[in-house]
Amino acid sequence: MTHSFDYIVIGSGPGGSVLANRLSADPAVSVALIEAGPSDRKWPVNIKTIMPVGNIFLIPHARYNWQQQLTGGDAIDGRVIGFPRGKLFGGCSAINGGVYIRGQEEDYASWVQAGNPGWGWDDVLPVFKRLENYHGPDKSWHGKGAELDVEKPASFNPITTAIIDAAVEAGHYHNEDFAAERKDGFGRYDLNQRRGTRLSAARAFLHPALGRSNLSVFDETLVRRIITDDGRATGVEIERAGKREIMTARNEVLVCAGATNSPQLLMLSGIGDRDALSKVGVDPVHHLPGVGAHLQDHPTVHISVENPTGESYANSRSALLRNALAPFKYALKREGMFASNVAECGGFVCTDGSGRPDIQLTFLVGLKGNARVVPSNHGFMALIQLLRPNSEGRVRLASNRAEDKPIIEPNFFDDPRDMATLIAGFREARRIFAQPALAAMRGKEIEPGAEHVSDQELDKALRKIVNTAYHPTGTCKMGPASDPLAVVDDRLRVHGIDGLRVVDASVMPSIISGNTSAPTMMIAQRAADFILEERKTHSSQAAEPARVAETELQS
Ligand SMILES: Cc1cc2nc3c(=O)[nH]c(=O)nc-3n(C[C@H](O)[C@H](O)[C@H](O)COP(=O)(O)OP(=O)(O)OC[C@H]3O[C@@H](n4cnc5c(N)ncnc54)[C@H](O)[C@@H]3O)c2cc1C
Repeated sequence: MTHSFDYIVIGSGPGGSVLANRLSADPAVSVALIEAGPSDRKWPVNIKTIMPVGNIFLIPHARYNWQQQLTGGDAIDGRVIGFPRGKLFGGCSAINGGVYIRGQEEDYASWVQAGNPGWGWDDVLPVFKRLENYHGPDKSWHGKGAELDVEKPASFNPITTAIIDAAVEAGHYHNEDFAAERKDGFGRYDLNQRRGTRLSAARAFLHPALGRSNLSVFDETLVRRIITDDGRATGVEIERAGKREIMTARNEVLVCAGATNSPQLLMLSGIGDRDALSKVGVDPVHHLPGVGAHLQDHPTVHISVENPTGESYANSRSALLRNALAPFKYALKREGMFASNVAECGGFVCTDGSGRPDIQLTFLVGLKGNARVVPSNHGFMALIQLLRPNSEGRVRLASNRAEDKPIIEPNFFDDPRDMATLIAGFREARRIFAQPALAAMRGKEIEPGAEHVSDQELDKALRKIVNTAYHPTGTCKMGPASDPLAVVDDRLRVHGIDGLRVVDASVMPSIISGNTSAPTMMIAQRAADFILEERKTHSSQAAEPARVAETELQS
């Protein structure tokens, strides 16, 4: 086995898959991609990752899920919240909802304002398009022909149609394309799918590159730490089948381990807050207090109602025949329950009068409970997601051992403005559910319960059910060296360490107003552009003195 590569990419999620594809497109560049989890091409993972609904069969298993936890403290009644993180080819994109959202222009403007030139909307829009194969009408803001298919599923649950009608009855705009200029309103989500099959980042970007001889992929291989020498990342220590080995990087180590594992890995390697590292027995290599700080997610509460007419997805007696036919419907036509991501529609609302949406409502055509079992009762729900929280959390090391899970404190509701916005969003969801279009399908409110009406009652009730939207970001945030919490610069290079970049959701300077997978792929495409550009500059600079020497010899 070769142990030396030009680039070592850690993690095969949206960040790592795009990066590995783009870097290895040049046959002269050797790339190693290291993934702690298994390949998604092996039975039975290949089947589970094909179906949009397949994540419910993967999330319960520690083999495919890091099974991390959020520990919330008093603000959320001391609860421990399960925090699934994909551990297989595709990372979280192999277990996620597949919803394709890019965020708002203002999100990227705020990245620039935070000291990151080159990340404004006009810079990132062409990059989103370069990754996309949009299955809809030609539009100047969509791309066609690239690897990432973006399409609407072939069929929808009737509740989805009724919810959109109800939102329109409540006065909202019917929006069928959230990538268009108008971001508010409600409609069916575009998904990362290809003719009804789930398109994780691995299926879109990694699989097509697997045959390249300059790309070496190591699955079921844990990176334990990044090795640095005199301020430069030189390689990684890996563990594979119980054996520890060293792999060296001639050019760069690229950390794409996700917003909880990337800071964990940097800290295990001595890069982080000096005092905090010393406390857990890690020798500090480089003091960078922002590592693990500035954690942002979209705190999410919900409203669920009964569905007495039984259209929702459930394992009930009345749905017996429909459920029995579901596998055949999926196999033959890519339709029905197995073709559903359950989160079929949603939208964005503004609660503060500014016109800029600050809440996302995602509707589920089933009751979300334990991921291991399909619910037996009929019902549907709205997830109310706060798009730009003011509270910030943190990822910390529990110990100096790579196998120990990091401590993740989301700090939800640390800032009281967050609860106020969520309550406003919650009331809007309740108002939509009360519209005539849903009258026949809607039963009693299950959670939090119709008796919770006042601000005070809702505040108390929502703390008991607040959850994650699974969108952690910001823990290795991008920013200038003058920002004490910045971890990477605007080309994603770790401040103070050469040959090391972070390329995943953790670099977002502030969380974007929507789902985070597509923006992470955009970030990785940009990182690949930076790396290849710098490579070109370096090789032409290296060639320059040689030419001078040749000229001198001839004369
Ligand atoms: C249940 C769920 C639903 C979601 N729904 C949506 C949605 O509908 N739409 C959307 O846009 N986003 C959604 N997201 C969020 C989205 O999937 C993530 O934002 C995105 O996957 C982040 O990509 P990443 O590359 O930063 O990290 P990840 O996807 O987390 O990938 C990191 C990879 O690195 C590997 N890794 C970590 N540590 C190591 C190590 N030490 N050694 C080797 N390998 C390592 C991991 O196993 C993993 O494969 C969802 C997420 C979850 C969990």
